[in-house]
Amino acid sequence: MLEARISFAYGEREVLKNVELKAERGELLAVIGPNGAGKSTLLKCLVGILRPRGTARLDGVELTSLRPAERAKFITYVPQSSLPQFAFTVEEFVEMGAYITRGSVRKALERVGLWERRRERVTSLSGGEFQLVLIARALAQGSRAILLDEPTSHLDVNHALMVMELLNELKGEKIIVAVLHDLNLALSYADRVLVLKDGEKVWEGPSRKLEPAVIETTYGIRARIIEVEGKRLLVPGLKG
Ligand SMILES: Nc1ncnc2c1ncn2[C@@H]1O[C@H](COP(=O)(O)OP(=O)(O)OP(=O)(O)O)[C@@H](O)[C@H]1O
Repeated sequence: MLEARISFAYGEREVLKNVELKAERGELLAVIGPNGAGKSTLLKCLVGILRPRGTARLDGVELTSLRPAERAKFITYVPQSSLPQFAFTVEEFVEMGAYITRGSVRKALERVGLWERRRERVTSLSGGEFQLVLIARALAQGSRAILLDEPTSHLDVNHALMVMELLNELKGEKIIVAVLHDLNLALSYADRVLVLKDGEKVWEGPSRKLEPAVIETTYGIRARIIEVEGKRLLVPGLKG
């Protein structure tokens, strides 16, 4: 289990205020909230890119006290996808993660369906394919938890669903936390949702219990949730 209660300030500016997070294996936790709510900062604190105040424990081990190399065995971060800068091959790129063995690279690339394309340059991949390579690199590391920052933001609906299905499979083995902007993906795939606004947790619970009122106050919109074929879907509308 990943359990955290953290605060963080950029200089004088407090951007996470005693935010509590719990994520268990077998559950996909989505972190949602408006731009600037602190979602990326929260992931960066958990993974040790930023140094928060408070505690963050994974299976009882205090992450904030581990050195970065040690922490990488526990938790991996998949950043918001930006296009690759250097023309490594797919295989080389995945190998660049920490604690990687050749066997784990192959397994991870097979899992995302890119092993056959391992000799291609990452610079020649589409945004969606590169996102899958980033996920493969995290998988190859073999850590207990993977935190993903907007893993579907550049993807078409087909690739977005592929990534969400992959996360859905992985959640049985690893703790998976994903920042999602697409609220319908969060409603369909997340087991639990953590809603952040202005650096504070405003709601947390099972996604099936997320009410439109929470979305309305968090995002300042009108929201309805309808059910289609057993799935809850958000229908947003502007106020006024
Ligand atoms: N390096 C930085 N220095 C100073 N302030 C920062 C820095 N990075 C982020 N912030 C501020 O911290 C707040 C939270 O930013 P963060 O990126 O965590 O939000 P977010 O919820 O991930 O937003 P988005 O949905 O737009 O990606 C914002 O107000 C942002 O301006």
